[in-house]
Amino acid sequence: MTLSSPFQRFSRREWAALSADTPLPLTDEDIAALRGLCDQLSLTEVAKMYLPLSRMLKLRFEAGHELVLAQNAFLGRENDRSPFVIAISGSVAVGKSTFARTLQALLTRWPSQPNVSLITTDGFLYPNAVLEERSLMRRKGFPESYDLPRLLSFLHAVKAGEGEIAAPVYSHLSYDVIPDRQQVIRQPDILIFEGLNVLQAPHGASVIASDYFDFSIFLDADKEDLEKWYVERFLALQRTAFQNPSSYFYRYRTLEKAEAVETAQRIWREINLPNLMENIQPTRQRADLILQKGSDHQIESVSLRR
Ligand SMILES: Nc1ncnc2c1ncn2[C@@H]1O[C@H](COP(=O)(O)OP(=O)(O)O)[C@@H](O)[C@H]1O
Ligand SMILES: CC(C)(COP(=O)(O)O)[C@@H](O)C(=O)NCCC(=O)O
Repeated sequence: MTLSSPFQRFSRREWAALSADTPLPLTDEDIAALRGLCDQLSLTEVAKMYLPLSRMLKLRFEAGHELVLAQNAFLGRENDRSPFVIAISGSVAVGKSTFARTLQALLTRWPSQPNVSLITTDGFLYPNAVLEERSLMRRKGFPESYDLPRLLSFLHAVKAGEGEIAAPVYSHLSYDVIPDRQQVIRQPDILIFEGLNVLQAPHGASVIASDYFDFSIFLDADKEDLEKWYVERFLALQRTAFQNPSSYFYRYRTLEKAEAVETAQRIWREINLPNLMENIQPTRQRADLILQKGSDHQIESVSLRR
């Protein structure tokens, strides 16, 4: 028996048509501020592909709010505040950070001007000292490299509507969790929770991260493109961040281009690609929305859970 897909698929053109006449709330300066390294995220792409998503999320956010109000009225309960949680997943270098920052900027510009916080799961990696002790330094990003109980208790506190919640912070410069640094969120209307592991469900777990999500998005792209973007980002970082003596990769700053490409490809093939194949790609079907990117980073198709 063949099962029919739980997703409905939209071509780029079909999805773009959903932006209708919504005015673009971002200026060129806003977009420029959002760009990551060597990023060509254009206003056209935002208007065509990100705006319909923002509109749809607004519908879901508002309908979810109405539902909670109706249920509370039925139960005779106070209106508790609980953020609407949007999860973003996908491979290393697929563009999660860029996407999450753009989405945050768009949602913040809804007429109701919601308070939108963004948390990345790399803060929940174990510090390098712990990873070294457990021989996990070459398994960074794999499930066992994250403090999952801490991540789940963060999400639990968010959904329980706690007033102030602290999340640990990771530095790509030091390649480590920053000791004594925290990002505090204070009852946002919306939380964007971004990381390669957010849709993972460890075998036998009684609670998983997605129990706390209102909507989840998986960014997808071909493996060849991902490797290319990873290497390009590595080369861009070599010219910038790696030049900083406090960079973990300072020793790579003087590599010739060919050596730098080889180094990046080795890290990709030994760590990030196996993690993608074993632990990230299998979670794709759990998302509510899958965005398929082409080699130019443009969203080529959109699959929405029915
Ligand atoms: N929409 C986009 N258009 C062009 N380049 C992009 C886009 N999204 C990401 N990139 C680039 O691809 C690389 C990976 O993106 P990043 O957001 O850092 O990925 P991740 O957070 O998934 O590791 C970066 O060099 C970034 O500038
Ligand atoms: C910290 C990460 C696991 C997180 O990846 P992200 O979700 O930020 O793309 C990743 O950036 C990483 O460090 N991977 C290990 C191999 C490497 O240095 O690329």
